[in-house]
Amino acid sequence: MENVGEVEVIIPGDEERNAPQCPHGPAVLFQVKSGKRFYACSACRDRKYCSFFQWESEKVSEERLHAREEQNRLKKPLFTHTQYCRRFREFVSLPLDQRRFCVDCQLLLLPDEWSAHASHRALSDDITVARLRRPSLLLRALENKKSNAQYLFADRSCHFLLDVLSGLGYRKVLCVGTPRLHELIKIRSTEDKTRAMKSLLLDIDFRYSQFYPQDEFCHYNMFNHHFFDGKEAVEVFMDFLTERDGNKVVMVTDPPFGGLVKLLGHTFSNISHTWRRLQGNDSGGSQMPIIWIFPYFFEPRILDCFPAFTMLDYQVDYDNHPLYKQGTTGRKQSPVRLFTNLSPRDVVLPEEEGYRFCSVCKRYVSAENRHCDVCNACTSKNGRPWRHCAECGRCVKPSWRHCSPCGRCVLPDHRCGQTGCYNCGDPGHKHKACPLKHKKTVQSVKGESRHDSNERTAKKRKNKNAHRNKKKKVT
Ligand SMILES: C[S@@+](CC[C@H](N)C(=O)[O-])C[C@H]1O[C@@H](n2cnc3c(N)ncnc32)[C@H](O)[C@@H]1O
Ligand SMILES: [Zn+2]
Ligand SMILES: [Zn+2]
Ligand SMILES: [Zn+2]
Ligand SMILES: [Zn+2]
Ligand SMILES: [Zn+2]
Ligand SMILES: [Zn+2]
Repeated sequence: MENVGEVEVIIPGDEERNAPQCPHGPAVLFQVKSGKRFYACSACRDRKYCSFFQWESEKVSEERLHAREEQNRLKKPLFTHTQYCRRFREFVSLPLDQRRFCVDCQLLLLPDEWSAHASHRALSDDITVARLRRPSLLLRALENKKSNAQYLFADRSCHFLLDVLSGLGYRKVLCVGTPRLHELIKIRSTEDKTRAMKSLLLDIDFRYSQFYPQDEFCHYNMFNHHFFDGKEAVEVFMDFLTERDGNKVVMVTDPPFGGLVKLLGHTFSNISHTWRRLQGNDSGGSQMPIIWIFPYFFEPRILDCFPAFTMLDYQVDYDNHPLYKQGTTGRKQSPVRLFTNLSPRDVVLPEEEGYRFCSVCKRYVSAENRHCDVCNACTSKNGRPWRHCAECGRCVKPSWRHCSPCGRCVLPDHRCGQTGCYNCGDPGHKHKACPLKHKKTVQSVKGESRHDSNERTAKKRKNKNAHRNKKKKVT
């Protein structure tokens, strides 16, 4: 398992859904280069957080199955969602001076539980109803980098998203991994009842069950489309997706950036299919409106899953991200963008932040994203002005220079001629001789850094585009 190198995800057909279960629901089938297959956790890429592993062909003893079931049981939340709701009602009926939140256990405490948490850090001042409406401020943001870093939207980005969606007439938002957006929708809807929107949050962070009733939150895993509370939760989800009285639904998702795109794509198409089925004849074969928030260098992978999506230039800001937050020294540019099947011209980006409309591309673009007449597009991906390279036949980052020996634009200080194959990274051959060249891209699971492999895939696609452009010019 440790030295598996590149590994491919196998998406099961509906008929073969008998994967073993880890605490995060059905495990995912992966395939090693040699063809051998194994099951591993869908949600945690780090074995430290979920060590589930089983070869596909492995016979698991009764004893191990029991131990596994016991493990799964132990990992369950302390209370059921129904119990959490009852506790919440009791909590808000308490006078202010009896409201306590255990910081260590991340739990709203009832008075008869105080003694059991006596040695824990507690928060006891002013847990008002207003504060309870903002659980994302009360809860500690999860920090597990590989699978569950909880980067919360800055107000600027959150309000922007909501203004766009409400302006486009959406009345229901399916929030997949966007607790702060969910929270803001609810707050806004109590403040302005005329433009009220509904929201359903699907998130793996069950701490939110303490604050929201069953029709507003489902404990959910977006990597295997698993509802932890079974049939009841699925019904809530289906009911939410059903549009009645012209109340249109849109989905907004901001998955952890380390997640496997292929699995996410599979889940989101699944949700979209369910939506279409539920609208019956009314959907007219249309797609469920989706906004998928993810870094720009994942564009090729997202377009592989959803070719009709467009990446918009809007830079999403986070409150608690060390790199992407707007700071006093000026904002480091966030690499996070919106990928969507909404019509790009309808998503008006704020002029006061410098975005402008490109009438050729028919979308709003960053201030410095110039329209390239040769590519016939606003080509910058990172918000900085890109430069057209005639030899490559495409626009490139401004810091890159064309290198003749390498036959492409590269960073000036690259190890010329020694970089090997930029398709697979092997120093022993050039990309033209790459044995993996025609193989479908795999997103590695272990071994190399995710970012490196993303960059490489992005390069591959850019190269493909360059070829296409060259061909165009010839004909
Ligand atoms: C990058 S954060 C996005 C938060 C969002 N920016 C906000 O402010 O509302 C990722 C979110 O996805 C959730 N998440 C992580 N892994 C998940 C999984 N496997 N299934 C469902 N949700 C998950 C996290 O709990 C977190 O809320
Ligand atoms: Zn797991
Ligand atoms: Zn405690
Ligand atoms: Zn343009
Ligand atoms: Zn160009
Ligand atoms: Zn070049
Ligand atoms: Zn070179």
